[in-house]
Amino acid sequence: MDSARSWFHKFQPRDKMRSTTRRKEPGEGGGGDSRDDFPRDDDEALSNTTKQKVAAAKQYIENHYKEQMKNLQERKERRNLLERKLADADVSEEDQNNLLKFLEQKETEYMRLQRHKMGVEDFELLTMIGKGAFGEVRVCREKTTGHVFAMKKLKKSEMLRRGQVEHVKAERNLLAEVDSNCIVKLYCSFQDEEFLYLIMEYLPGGDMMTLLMRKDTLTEYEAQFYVAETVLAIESIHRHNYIHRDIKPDNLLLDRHGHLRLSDFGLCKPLDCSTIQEGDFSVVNNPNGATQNEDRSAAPKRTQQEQLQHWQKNRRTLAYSTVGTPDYIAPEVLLKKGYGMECDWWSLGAIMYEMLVGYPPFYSDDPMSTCRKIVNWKTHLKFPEEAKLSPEAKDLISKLLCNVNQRLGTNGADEIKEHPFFNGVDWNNIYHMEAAFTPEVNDELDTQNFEKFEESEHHPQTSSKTGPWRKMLSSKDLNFVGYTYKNFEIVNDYQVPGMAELKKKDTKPKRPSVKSLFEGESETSESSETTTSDQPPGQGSFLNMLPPELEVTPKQHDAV
Ligand SMILES: Nc1ncnc2c1ncn2[C@@H]1O[C@H](COP(=O)(O)OP(=O)(O)OP(=O)(O)O)[C@@H](O)[C@H]1O
Repeated sequence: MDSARSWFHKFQPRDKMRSTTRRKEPGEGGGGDSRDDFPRDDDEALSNTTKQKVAAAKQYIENHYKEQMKNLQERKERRNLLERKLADADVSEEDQNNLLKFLEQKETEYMRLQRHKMGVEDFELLTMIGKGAFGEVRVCREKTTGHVFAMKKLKKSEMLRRGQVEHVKAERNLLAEVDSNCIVKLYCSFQDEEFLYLIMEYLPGGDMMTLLMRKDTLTEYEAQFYVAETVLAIESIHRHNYIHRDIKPDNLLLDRHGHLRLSDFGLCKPLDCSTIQEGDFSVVNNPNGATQNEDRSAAPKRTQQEQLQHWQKNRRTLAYSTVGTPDYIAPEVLLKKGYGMECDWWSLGAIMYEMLVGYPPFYSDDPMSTCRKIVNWKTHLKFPEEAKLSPEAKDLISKLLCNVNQRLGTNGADEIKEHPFFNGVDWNNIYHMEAAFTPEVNDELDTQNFEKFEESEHHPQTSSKTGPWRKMLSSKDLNFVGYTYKNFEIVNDYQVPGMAELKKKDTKPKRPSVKSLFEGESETSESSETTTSDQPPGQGSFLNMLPPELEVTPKQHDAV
């Protein structure tokens, strides 16, 4: 707290500090600085950089205290929750005390971690598994604990250059706020002079883009499973009032059991349509028909197989290009007409089409033609005969790829869930069931489900220990104040002092009763898929603090 204050003081511009000093009353002794006697217009005296620094300092301090309050509140809630559960449980007093003690130890460790300034030096950087317009994603290992994570690294200057600062903040906020099995879990975020870092759970099953490239098309059963899990993921971000805008197969990741999680929030790269001329979209005002512009986007007639091969040849290039692919973006987003959550349901329709047909519905050789086809979707949405889609699949896709006001999902995700395409889906348990496809994963560092990336020349690791406490903030940093974050669940069970003893201890758990504590009424599946020992620490919320003997299946929040 004191250091925060002194830091703020350091950044108070001299003139500003003077203006906050109490003015002497007439006759008050002590002589003093004659300049104090002259009213000054502080705003005039302050340069823009100084104002920016003051604003950043203010935000930093506000965040700091807000964070402290939030931490205290959450700590209280965690304690209350456990006490309530234990009170209702059939657990011996000794077990109860052990669990409460364990929670306190974990809390202490979390507080210690909060003070520790995390940096890239804390991780051993391993295989690169993703490359985006702004940086890269790598598998990494935390040096002290040996735990494996995925590290996403984003170049600050690039974010600034492309006006992505707000998006990157939104991504960090969403990941920190939304606790759901359908969303990739964020453990912490930090920054150094050059980069922003997100430390996430590593999902070794690969992404949907890679799966689709390897399998060409999915069966309707497989598509039903992935589309259903995507519905739950979209629903959970919408519940938190976020819109993704850029859902595409590259952002649908698979865990080691094949369950799907949504990632990459905020770094949306809607294609810049400013280069498309006004008339290109004239069909919007002319719902009946084709315009002369459409001739330009007309691709040579290809069979489904030819189109698929063409798409696959171009897919990766499109994915790694600086603008990305517009194939899944809703027309209202492209047209910058104002859009709402419905745009994510459009993307779902485009992804579902690709799963079943092999390429996205508006694919064209060049992205601008794709944009034109999307905004003129009425004339371009076609289902190739060869793809043999069921009437239910066609109907659902048509109800997602349509005008906003007719689009399924506009009145909430339930209207999508009720569609006959999903007949037989157990929405409450889908994340606990066997996935449609189980990826091959041999060990925690296995990256076989990802593409191989060429390593560019070695860049020395930048020091992250140059945060606001040590160094004057550059204007680059000012834009990213408040980016740093640590999730309670990053605390590793095995770091907790005394945990080993606790584990060795024969607590003679009455397992079903303890399980029922956390699972509600039903005492289901002993062999939980989601609590295997090779998971990152904390997976499945604070329940992970339980010693293995008492391990329980994490409650599925959003899908229930
Ligand atoms: N937590 C993770 N676990 C496993 N793989 C991941 C993870 N996060 C990202 N990836 C891999 O890295 C790729 C790129 O990640 P992401 O889309 O988040 O990066 P990006 O720089 O924002 O890319 P884009 O250009 O799509 O915006 C993903 O498609 C996926 O293959």
